[in-house]
Amino acid sequence: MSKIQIVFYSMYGHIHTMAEAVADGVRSVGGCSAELLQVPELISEEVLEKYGAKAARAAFAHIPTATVERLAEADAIIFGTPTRFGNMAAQMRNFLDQTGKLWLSGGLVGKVGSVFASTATQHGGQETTITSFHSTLLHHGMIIVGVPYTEQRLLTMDEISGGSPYGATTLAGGDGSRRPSENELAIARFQGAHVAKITARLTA
Ligand SMILES: Cc1cc2nc3c(=O)[nH]c(=O)nc-3n(C[C@H](O)[C@H](O)[C@H](O)COP(=O)(O)O)c2cc1C
Repeated sequence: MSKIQIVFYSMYGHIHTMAEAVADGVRSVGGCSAELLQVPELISEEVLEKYGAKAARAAFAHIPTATVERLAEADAIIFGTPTRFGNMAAQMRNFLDQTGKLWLSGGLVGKVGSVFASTATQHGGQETTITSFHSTLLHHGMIIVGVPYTEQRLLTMDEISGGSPYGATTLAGGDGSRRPSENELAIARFQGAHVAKITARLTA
């Protein structure tokens, strides 16, 4: 059984929805398990309330907290983060910055790593968020997997859609009211299944 962790941060729920789709994709591949985990929040309850994120976060409060120790149990880790100024969110950065000991022991070397993301706007940094995230995964010796163009939904032109060869993405809209579209969720499921198939081959 290949164990795949989906480690995410989400403030308003878009990345959580994408993470569930990624997990569905993983589970569609025989012999692969998916576990959703969220990195710890750094923002106070008071500020979350002020920014209207408290209710959204309550919807996935049941998802267990990721721990650095448990990362090494996974055969593959698929990370999800909203964009912050074209980079990963600080909550994710903070979590990864606690992996020094794991890095030193080579605990993630040879494991599959993959990233999906969310932005408010179409050109707000989805690709920079994912590719800059890849640097950390490469330092850990992970094998990076994206979304190849055999996933034809990447070519969609008849609607506004996220999705890139670097990883699945969604567009939240300036006020966060847009939810992940069916095309974006399908690409997220593809990414989960693609990572699972490659991981199963590597761990056979
Ligand atoms: C401090 C901050 C910085 C942000 N920076 C960007 C950005 O550079 N580009 C962009 O399109 N959206 C940006 N956003 C919007 C978030 O990426 C958006 O709220 C997020 O993708 C929604 O995902 P979530 O519901 O999982 O939190 C920013 C939001 C915040 C709070």
